[in-house]
Amino acid sequence: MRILLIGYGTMNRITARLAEEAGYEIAGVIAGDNTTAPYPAFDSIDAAGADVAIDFSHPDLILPLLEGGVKTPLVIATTGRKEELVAVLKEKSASLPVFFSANMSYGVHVMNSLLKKALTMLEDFDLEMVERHHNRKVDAPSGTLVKLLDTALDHREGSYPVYDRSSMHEKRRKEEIGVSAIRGGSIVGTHDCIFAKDDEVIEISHQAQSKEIFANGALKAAAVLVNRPDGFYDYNNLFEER
Ligand SMILES: NC(=O)C1=CN([C@@H]2O[C@H](COP(=O)(O)OP(=O)(O)OC[C@H]3O[C@@H](n4cnc5c(N)ncnc54)[C@H](OP(=O)(O)O)[C@@H]3O)[C@@H](O)[C@H]2O)C=CC1
Ligand SMILES: O=C(O)C1=N[C@H](C(=O)O)C[C@H](O)C1
Repeated sequence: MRILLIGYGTMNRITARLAEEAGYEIAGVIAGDNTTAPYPAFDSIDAAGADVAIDFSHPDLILPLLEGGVKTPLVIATTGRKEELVAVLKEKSASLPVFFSANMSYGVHVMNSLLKKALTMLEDFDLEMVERHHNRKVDAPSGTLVKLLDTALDHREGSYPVYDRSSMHEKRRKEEIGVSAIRGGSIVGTHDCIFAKDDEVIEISHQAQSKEIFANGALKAAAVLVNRPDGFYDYNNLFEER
């Protein structure tokens, strides 16, 4: 499998290393002008002639690249501006296979399934969501938390997110879903869904303990995606036979 890397920051450096260890070839990169990537540089996705492109970058890099026609299958991991990005990806998926996940760890997909179940069983519990990441992360809340929040909002009619209580002078309302983002040091990524009512608390938590899980998840998704028909994929349907 020949892979084009979109973005060559922390994540795609790890993807490149793991890809080469697995016997894949890096066809090239699309990154900033000053990139030090030891691979050929391209400025359009199809120019690399790769079997698949893996994107860990920034909306300002990936969105313009998607403006033209694209034929190369895409694995997209970039977070931030989710609605805009997913709308473009869905449009592109009419003529190529596209996999998008705000968290490439399969464990987070399982967490989201557990959250759906908990939401049906814990209707009278208050729900708060907390994510923690390293101090180099540019988007907040994380793409994963946005995904978990969307799940909760779908299940709790009339609920709404509260991102900042600093100007509030009243007690918490039942419909609130509190969202908190913590940034510090080298925390890889932790997501907690906290269900609380009088005298008891249930938490669903996921802790990423290395960045390799995301890169490996993207590589596994890419290896499956290249044999899939055109369409929009996530962890709900990537492994299903059609
Ligand atoms: N779905 C998942 O499982 C995961 C997703 N991510 C997401 O992947 C993305 C990248 O993460 P990470 O590698 O840690 O980030 P880095 O900041 O280390 O790398 C980002 C890359 O995008 C480029 N870039 C950033 N801003 C711009 C811009 N405005 N215009 C053009 N290029 C830009 C950077 O270029 P330069 O270095 O020249 O600035 C770099 O190549 C983030 O959105 C992150 O949230 C991360 C981990 C897991
Ligand atoms: O930027 C990161 O590091 C991560 N970003 C993704 C997100 O925004 O959810 C996934 C993971 O948590 C790491």
